[in-house]
Amino acid sequence: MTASVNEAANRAPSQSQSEDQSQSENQSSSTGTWATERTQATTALVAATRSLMHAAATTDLPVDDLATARRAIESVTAELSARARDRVLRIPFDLPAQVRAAGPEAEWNTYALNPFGIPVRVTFDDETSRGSFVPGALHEGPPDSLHGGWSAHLMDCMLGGLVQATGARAVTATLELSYRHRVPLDSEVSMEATITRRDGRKIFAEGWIEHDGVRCVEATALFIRVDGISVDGVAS
Ligand SMILES: CCCCC/C=C\C/C=C\C/C=C\C/C=C\CCCC(=O)SCCNC(=O)CCNC(=O)[C@H](O)C(C)(C)COP(=O)(O)OP(=O)(O)OC[C@H]1O[C@@H](n2cnc3c(N)ncnc32)[C@H](O)[C@@H]1OP(=O)(O)O
Repeated sequence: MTASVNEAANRAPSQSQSEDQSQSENQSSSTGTWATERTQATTALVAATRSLMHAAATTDLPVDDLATARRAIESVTAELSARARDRVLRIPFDLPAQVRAAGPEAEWNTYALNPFGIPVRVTFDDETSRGSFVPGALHEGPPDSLHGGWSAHLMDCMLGGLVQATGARAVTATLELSYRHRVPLDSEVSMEATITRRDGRKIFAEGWIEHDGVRCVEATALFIRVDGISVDGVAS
């Protein structure tokens, strides 16, 4: 796979890019072709839903307009629920590894298929992962600051995604965070993760969230390999 093929197929739109969904290329993996018409369309729907979540939580329209909007949303929800799966669409287990193999320019766009997770564009370089995103109003904890739970989510994804990208089937056993400075909203933060040590089934990793050159959050984690353990719906 080339970086360009991967980038095209794995491109998840940000909130402002939700209309840009002309991609129809398929992405092959050892677990099958995953970037089907359905995953492409779901990616666009999920991006639009994220924008809706932001708009719903921040709108300052008159109260009567809110009831009208709510009815419209309820109508779409009923339409979508008419035929539903139990789970969100899953990415192939080896997608991060494919992106890593495609080189440091290739991007893994996390949470393209699940509006609840924070979407991050992740790149891999050997045993390091890098990513960035702009926390917004939906991620607020302390006033004008990122909620610490979202920081943990981001660090688990950066560190865990890196471990997964190296080909290891592993789960997080411990994740420890130091919140050194608040992470401001509406401004890009960068993240990095690196594998520091391996010891049998154990993989140790560390990472951080940085804003404007200041390391705001530091994380260390232990992952335990679970190779060979069969999990329904997950390639072993
Ligand atoms: C299940 C497979 C899933 C794989 C992932 C698949 C697909 C993912 C696809 C897409 C995902 C998209 C994005 C991915 C991004 C991020 C990834 C997020 C990762 C997570 O978000 S994942 C969820 C949270 N995570 C859990 O849900 C784990 C629950 N838990 C367990 O499943 C067990 O607890 C386990 C397996 C951890 C251990 O159980 P076990 O029985 O296999 O291990 P055992 O007892 O033999 O220990 C062996 C050695 O590890 C040491 N050890 C064990 N646990 C320790 C601990 N907590 N602290 C310190 N040391 C520990 C022992 O002390 C011993 O050390 P020693 O050998 O030196 O004595």
